[in-house]
Amino acid sequence: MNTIIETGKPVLVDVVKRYESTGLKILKVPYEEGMKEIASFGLFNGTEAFGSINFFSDRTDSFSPYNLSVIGTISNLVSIAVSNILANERIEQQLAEIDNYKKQLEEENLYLQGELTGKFAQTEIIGTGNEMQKVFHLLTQVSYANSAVLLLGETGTGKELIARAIHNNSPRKEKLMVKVNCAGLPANLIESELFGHERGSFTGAVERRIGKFELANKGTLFLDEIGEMPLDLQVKLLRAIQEKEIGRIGGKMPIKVDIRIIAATNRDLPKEIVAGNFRSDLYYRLNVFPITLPPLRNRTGDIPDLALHFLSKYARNIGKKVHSISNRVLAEMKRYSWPGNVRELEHLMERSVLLTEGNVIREIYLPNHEMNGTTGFPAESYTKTIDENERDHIIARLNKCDGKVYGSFGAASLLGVPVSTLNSKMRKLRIGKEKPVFIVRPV
Ligand SMILES: Nc1ncnc2c1ncn2[C@@H]1O[C@H](COP(=O)(O)OP(=O)(O)OP(=O)(O)O)[C@@H](O)[C@H]1O
Repeated sequence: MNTIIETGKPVLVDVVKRYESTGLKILKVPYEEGMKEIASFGLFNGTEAFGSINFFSDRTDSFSPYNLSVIGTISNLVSIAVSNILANERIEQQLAEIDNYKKQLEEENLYLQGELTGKFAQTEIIGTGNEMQKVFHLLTQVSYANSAVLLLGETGTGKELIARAIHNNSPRKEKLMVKVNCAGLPANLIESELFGHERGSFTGAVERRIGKFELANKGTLFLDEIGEMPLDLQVKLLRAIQEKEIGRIGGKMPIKVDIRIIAATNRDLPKEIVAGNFRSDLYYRLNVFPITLPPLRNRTGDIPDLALHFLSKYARNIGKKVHSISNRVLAEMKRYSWPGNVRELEHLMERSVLLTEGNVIREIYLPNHEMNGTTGFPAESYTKTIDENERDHIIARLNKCDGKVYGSFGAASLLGVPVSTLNSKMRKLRIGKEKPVFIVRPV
């Protein structure tokens, strides 16, 4: 074969002479079968040899120059045919790869569009107080590493925002951070969401689908609400993280993935482990670098900055000239317990901007806002005063009438009192009448 490759010419072998003198294994069978000569032709794709074709004869001198030239022509035709088949196979393989990349790009594109139009186009993190400064310190320490991060904290404290900041400050920032909401999907769909599926692998799998693990390859996978993940899937997740490979549902080959995991939860995972709802091995795998986000009521110093940040964001969005918040409102906000944390504050500011006329937010309605650390009333045992009840009742009626006090569809007629009485009560109870008033409920 080497001679054929080097010279590009056919080789004629005297089987008997060669086998008896060298004992070459390759000649054993032809020798025993009584073959006398072999004419060996190379198969070439251009100048690259990819095999040989051998013609056997049980007579000597059967490969005359004429026979050799005919066989040479046949070998050339075989070369061309086989080269074409190989080239077609290569093209098909490349097309399949291109198709794969195309699908992946389409998925990435869809994902990015969703992200851009979604809430996380905004990435500024507000927090000058000690509590948040500690979080920022941890964030800088861990971002550059490849370690798993576990974000802990109540709902709305900014876990997803911090996850994005870690990703954006990591060497993986040019790739995607892909989010999986472990609580937002039925158990039977999370597996396909995470690992993808092949076409026809289950009823409804009409197309092959790339899972979030593959989509996040070389980037970050953000597993939100990890505490809600079903136990059987926790096993598969742990295996995928440890072995750095996944299998699509219905797929035959494992797929290598290189991802960084950031998980988040508002649950107490050690408690969930004791209750048998969370696997301890997965917990230890994820809890490499825990960061706990403080609730807003423990960092009231950040409230003015956060409130102004959201105020200017929503004022800009809807083109209103609201630019500040009265001191009384700010003090009220600092006393409130914020069960929905920063998200609740954000929603409150969005509504306030919508409802405020003028440049300053002077009125804000917080649910049971007197119930705060300073009064010491726990939520369940707090009883409203007569004034508070009256205030809430009037506000509810005003809301129903779109803020209108007098006239046949006004709040006064609905409440069965003269307009002057309602006006004086509103003054006494500090209810603004120029707008539809509103009551914000915790999210
Ligand atoms: N420090 C902050 N600065 C600016 N915006 C913040 C901050 N913390 C939270 N937010 C905003 O509050 C909202 C809720 O934050 P995020 O979704 O990150 O909270 P979460 O802890 O992940 O909530 P959940 O546990 O309910 O998923 C988002 O719109 C986010 O941009």
